[in-house]
Amino acid sequence: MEKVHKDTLIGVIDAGTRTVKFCVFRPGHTKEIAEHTVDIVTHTPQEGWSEQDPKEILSAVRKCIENVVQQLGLEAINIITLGITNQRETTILWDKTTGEPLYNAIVWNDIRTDSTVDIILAKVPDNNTNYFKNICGLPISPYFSAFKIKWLMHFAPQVKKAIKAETCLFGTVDTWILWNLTGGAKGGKHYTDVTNASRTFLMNIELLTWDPLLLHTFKIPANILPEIKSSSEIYGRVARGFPLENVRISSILGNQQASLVGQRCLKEGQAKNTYRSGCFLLYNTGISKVQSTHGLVTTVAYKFGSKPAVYALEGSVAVAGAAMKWLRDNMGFMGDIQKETESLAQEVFNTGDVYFVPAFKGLYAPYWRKDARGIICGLTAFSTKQHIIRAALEAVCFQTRDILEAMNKDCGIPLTKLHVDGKMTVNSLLMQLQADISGMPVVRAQSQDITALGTAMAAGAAEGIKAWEIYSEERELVPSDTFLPTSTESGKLFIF
Ligand SMILES: Nc1ncnc2c1ncn2[C@@H]1O[C@H](COP(=O)(O)OP(=O)(O)O)[C@@H](O)[C@H]1O
Ligand SMILES: O=P(O)(O)OC[C@H](O)CO
Repeated sequence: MEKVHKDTLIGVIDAGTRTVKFCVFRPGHTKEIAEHTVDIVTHTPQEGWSEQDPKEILSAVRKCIENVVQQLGLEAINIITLGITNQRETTILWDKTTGEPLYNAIVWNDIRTDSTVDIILAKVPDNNTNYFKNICGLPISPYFSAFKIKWLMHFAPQVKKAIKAETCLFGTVDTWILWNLTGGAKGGKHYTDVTNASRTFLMNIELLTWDPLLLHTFKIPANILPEIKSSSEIYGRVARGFPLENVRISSILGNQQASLVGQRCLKEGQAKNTYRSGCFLLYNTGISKVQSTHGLVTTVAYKFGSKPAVYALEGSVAVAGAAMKWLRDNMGFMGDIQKETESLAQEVFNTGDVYFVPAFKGLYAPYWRKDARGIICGLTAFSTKQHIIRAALEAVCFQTRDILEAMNKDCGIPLTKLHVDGKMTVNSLLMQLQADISGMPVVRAQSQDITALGTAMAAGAAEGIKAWEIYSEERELVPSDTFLPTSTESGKLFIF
């Protein structure tokens, strides 16, 4: 029996790479009833660097909540619980006595830690990128938080000082928000959840605890690390001074895991792909961990309270929608990505054999080449910006296909359809190209906010709200439309 009132509402803080958003769901419904979004500035002080101001993230959270509370008026009182979902791996260090960040947040796709990666690689036999994979599920790559912490410990004197004084705390964006929302320097909860912890390179993927060997390898002191909790439990309450004071916080999920939950891919063998700045394909492997031998990452998909952790294989692509942004901002090929990308790409029948590899910051899965860089090839005197835009869309699909092939090899049971979500999926041409290039039906979620929905479901579960049947293995219907593979003019139909 549900122990909650029928008017109960659940709020979700979605702190993504580009935006922070707060939205509110009615249990059992897939569409949010109110939302507000604020853009976050990303600074690039040097080529390849990518930083954000942790305080700007916090003030965006505050602004978004205030705005939504205002929109809801008296109804806001029905928000009984909050969930947090976030860009993963992004690293923040702060001083626990002052609450001040010790450096800007180093964003997940920052590649300044190249040399840190080389230092770690030099310590392992044969410079084996996969040396620690059995422990943490991840290959050695600048992507993951431990390399960013190590860089900060080496290059930021204020970090060194705070570590020596034992006042330094580390957190991914979820932890930074939770600590501040629950009181900050005055008793804030220093927790993270298993999904975020599984992206740091410091968590033992089997035991779900910080791993002593990894901590030793990076020389990271354990006292800066948050306590690892499940993804769905009551962590604390919003402290005085924040809107929604006293409301409980009951779920934390990395944003890619949150969309797996929101898509109801809760059964072994189900997978989803989220297309945003990057592109992240997660395949639910149930309570067993599959160690990829084909370049994928083993990650925690979710852990609801005391139930066993569920694992996923993940294929991460660093640049998907970000390539459109590059074509707009650096090439001037369009003014408005949402309005123009699809129509410009539709103006040509194919790419005219132009290929675009947008490896601006190296390549993630399945190649893990930090030294790779972007290339556009096949240009002729007839090539136009339309061909290049179309090639950029195809590049997203080819990268996804590489990951699907790796997943099929690792799991042995080929996927028969791909559930997709994320802002880029409004582009129907992209969806059709994906179906053609991967040779399987692409099922597009109609809700814009699957990530927030998954987080609301996990928060609801912690509160005993069963409206979404999160524990059911049956995949309830997420409203969707389907793109079937067709033989395209350029003959690009691939079947595994
Ligand atoms: N219609 C479209 N066609 C292709 N790409 C799009 C379209 N609309 C948005 N995008 C791309 O999708 C991405 C949207 O990212 P967003 O959801 O804001 O998340 P993130 O936090 O990952 O940046 C942007 O990189 C943008 O370039
Ligand atoms: O906010 P997004 O969509 O760019 O998500 C980023 C991922 O969590 C990085 O691993």
